[in-house]
Amino acid sequence: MVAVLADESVAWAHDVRRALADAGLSAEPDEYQVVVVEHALDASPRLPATGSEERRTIVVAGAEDPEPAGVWRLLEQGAADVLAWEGPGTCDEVVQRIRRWRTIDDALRRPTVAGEMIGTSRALRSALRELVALSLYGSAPILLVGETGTGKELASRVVHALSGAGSSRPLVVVDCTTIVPTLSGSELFGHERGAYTGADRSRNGAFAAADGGTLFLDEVAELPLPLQAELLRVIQEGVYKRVGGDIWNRTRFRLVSATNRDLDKEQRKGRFRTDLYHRIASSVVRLPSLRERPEDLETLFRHFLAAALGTPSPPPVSAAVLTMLRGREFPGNVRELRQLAVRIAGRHVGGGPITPGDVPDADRPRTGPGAAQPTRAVASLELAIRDCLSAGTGLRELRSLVGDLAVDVALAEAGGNAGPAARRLGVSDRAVQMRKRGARLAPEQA
Ligand SMILES: Nc1ncnc2c1ncn2[C@@H]1O[C@H](COP(=O)(O)OP(=O)(O)OP(=O)(O)O)[C@@H](O)[C@H]1O
Repeated sequence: MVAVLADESVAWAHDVRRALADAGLSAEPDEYQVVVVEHALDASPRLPATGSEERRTIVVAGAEDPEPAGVWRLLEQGAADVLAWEGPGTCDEVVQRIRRWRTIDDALRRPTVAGEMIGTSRALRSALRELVALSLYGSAPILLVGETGTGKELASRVVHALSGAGSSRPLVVVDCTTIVPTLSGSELFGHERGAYTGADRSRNGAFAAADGGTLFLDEVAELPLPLQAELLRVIQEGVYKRVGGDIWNRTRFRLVSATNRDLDKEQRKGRFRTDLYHRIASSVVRLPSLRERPEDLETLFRHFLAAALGTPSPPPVSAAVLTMLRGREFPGNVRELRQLAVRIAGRHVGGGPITPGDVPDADRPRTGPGAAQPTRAVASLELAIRDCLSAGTGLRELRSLVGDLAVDVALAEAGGNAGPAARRLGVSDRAVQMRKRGARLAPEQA
């Protein structure tokens, strides 16, 4: 399970080996390795190649004060930690770290994790490892960030399953976009009878329901500002009052929040409280987009196909369909891929392979001259526009920004010559020359 790599001359390397053997972590090079270095490192040490991206390495340097530049360099190369040899006590530290990694890796293989969050890419596994470590060790709030459809809600279930709470305790999901400000957060706090028109009986809210378990606040950036202050109190003091009530109630839950917005920007715009941000974001885990883990695409697609067809193993998928998937953008990430798989499964007939004919018309790639580019370009543009709109950029500003950018790009591609750039853009030479001099285009010119 653990290999110790050391030069024969390092006398104390056998202490490390013995400690690992005593702890039942035998010396087979496998998932983890310990690299023992006789000296205090130099400024640019090299981590030995492991042959496996997944293998984790601890370096033990033979001096109480390893060269700091060397330490950072090793971490940069993928070492999980660098320890200074301070005598036999260091062996315990190595053993403890490896035991913890084993616990985390065992948890990663549990059906509640591996069976739910499909994918073996490095990007996903590294996010999951972080998530599992936070779930198992500690109870602080976790903030999940990532684009829409990357599995944030799924990840909240992983946290719940692994946190002390377990399956016998409640997991309460609140979509903050559905909170009605006029009800003063009754969804969260509950209310007393008569608290507002229509409240004909008292009711518990999410804070009470999640007591002893996990509260997942989806789209937390959408929480109305007055409720953000209230939430802060609940997190800090564990007490809340029902809407229309006078009694303080106690609650304790693990808080997991999620957002696909940039909370730094939301704070700057005054739409999200900084004090609340610091409370909910003590640990942040970012779920990677599908673009960042293309190696998971096929596995996920097959998984969703099997689920949609109700078969334990999915049918083979033809090369043309796989190529189509790889060439396509998925701004909606895994959710969009799953929906596509469901549409394809719905058209599939018989038990043979999935063929291009199973792909609905609207999902087929366009093959005419230059047809693929505009679709991709428009998808990227749409993402950029979404960002601009959420940053408060209006249509007028957007039009001139896009116009200016187009002129800059056309000019660069025409080697700075206004004439050809203008012809390509379909505008007058003068408009391009003005832009060259730094003027912004009027929206109608753009
Ligand atoms: N790694 C994964 N393995 C299997 N299914 C996944 C994975 N990631 C996401 N999904 C599926 O994709 C869909 C969207 O996931 P989820 O709702 O968790 O995303 P989200 O990030 O919370 O999205 P949003 O920000 O829009 O709320 C769900 O059907 C979920 O089961």
